[in-house]
Amino acid sequence: MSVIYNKVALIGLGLIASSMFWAMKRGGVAGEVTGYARSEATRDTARRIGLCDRVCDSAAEAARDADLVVLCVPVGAMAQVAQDIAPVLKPGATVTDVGSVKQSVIDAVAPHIPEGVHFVPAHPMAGTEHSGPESGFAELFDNRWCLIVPHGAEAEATTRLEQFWQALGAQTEQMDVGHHDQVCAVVSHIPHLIAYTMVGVADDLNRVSDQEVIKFSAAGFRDFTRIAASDPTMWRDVFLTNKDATLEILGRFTEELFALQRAIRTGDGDQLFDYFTRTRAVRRGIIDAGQDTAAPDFGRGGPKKA
Ligand SMILES: NC(=O)c1ccc[n+]([C@@H]2O[C@H](COP(=O)([O-])OP(=O)(O)OC[C@H]3O[C@@H](n4cnc5c(N)ncnc54)[C@H](O)[C@@H]3O)[C@@H](O)[C@H]2O)c1
Ligand SMILES: O=C(O)C(=O)C[C@]1(C(=O)O)C=C[C@@H](O)C=C1
Repeated sequence: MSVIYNKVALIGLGLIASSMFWAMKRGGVAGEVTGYARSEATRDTARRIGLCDRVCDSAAEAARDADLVVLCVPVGAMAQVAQDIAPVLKPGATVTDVGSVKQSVIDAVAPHIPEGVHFVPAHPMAGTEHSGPESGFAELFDNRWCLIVPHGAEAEATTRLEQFWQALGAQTEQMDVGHHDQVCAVVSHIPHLIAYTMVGVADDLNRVSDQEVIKFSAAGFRDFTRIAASDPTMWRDVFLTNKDATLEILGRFTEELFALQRAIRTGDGDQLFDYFTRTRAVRRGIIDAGQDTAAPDFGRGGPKKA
């Protein structure tokens, strides 16, 4: 595989940035990779495990001379890091991000991008419940989608970023920003909220802590607990910044829930059966279309790095 960007800077060194680094090394798609994390402890860890060719003590130092700068911080921190790197961005460089919400990132970052620098927002639809510099692995993006939201960026810069993500193992698709935020509310944000809520309810019932629920649960509830272990800062920011879309989908969800609640109360077995038959067909359709590309459960930290 050939080098797509000579110098790549990763700002924020958590799950996504570290997975990108190992995937870049696996594919030989970048020359030098620099990195910056806000906390000294994270920078020390990164140096110890060889995460990035050079770990810098400021975002600006990492971004200086970079051909591609990737903002890998929680959505609520995007504006600050964009402001920090803006003065050193070189003409012709591309700035991108991996944030889970796109409209608010565009609003936060675009005003800081200087003339002559491209800004191409992106969002890899891949992750785990783990976070931090030691949680990444090269295979995270394999056969997963990376959504690209060009938002007026030049076609050449957008195409190059798509090639970059494809070299990391992902499939890419361009999407309009509003559509992105709504789709992600449906397939990612509200499912996380439901998992957080279900685990919270179980905890309220005071059974999780004495292991009863865990002990007797099969895969269903365990999957909820995995998702509900995801990073609180990241998910707080997702809901604060994708407020309209998540509230809209949550409204539809509660309507359906009330309908099912009523069917249970009134003993309407046909309604329950028909509903479950319809949802089963959705899952079977995904499998039949060969679209069940979710990463296998690699366990803590993913598979061993190369
Ligand atoms: N985890 C997922 O499943 C997933 C998937 C796709 C996209 N994303 C998005 O990717 C981004 C990063 O997520 P992650 O899972 O890698 O998170 P993470 O918690 O593993 O890492 C975040 C990094 O950002 C740093 N950081 C936090 N605030 C900062 C600030 N103000 N200035 C500088 N650095 C700061 C943290 O120290 C850490 O190094 C988020 O925007 C998230 O929405 C996450
Ligand atoms: O697989 C997981 O653990 C994830 O939560 C990944 C997941 C998702 O909901 O699919 C989470 C947030 C993202 O922005 C993209 C992907």
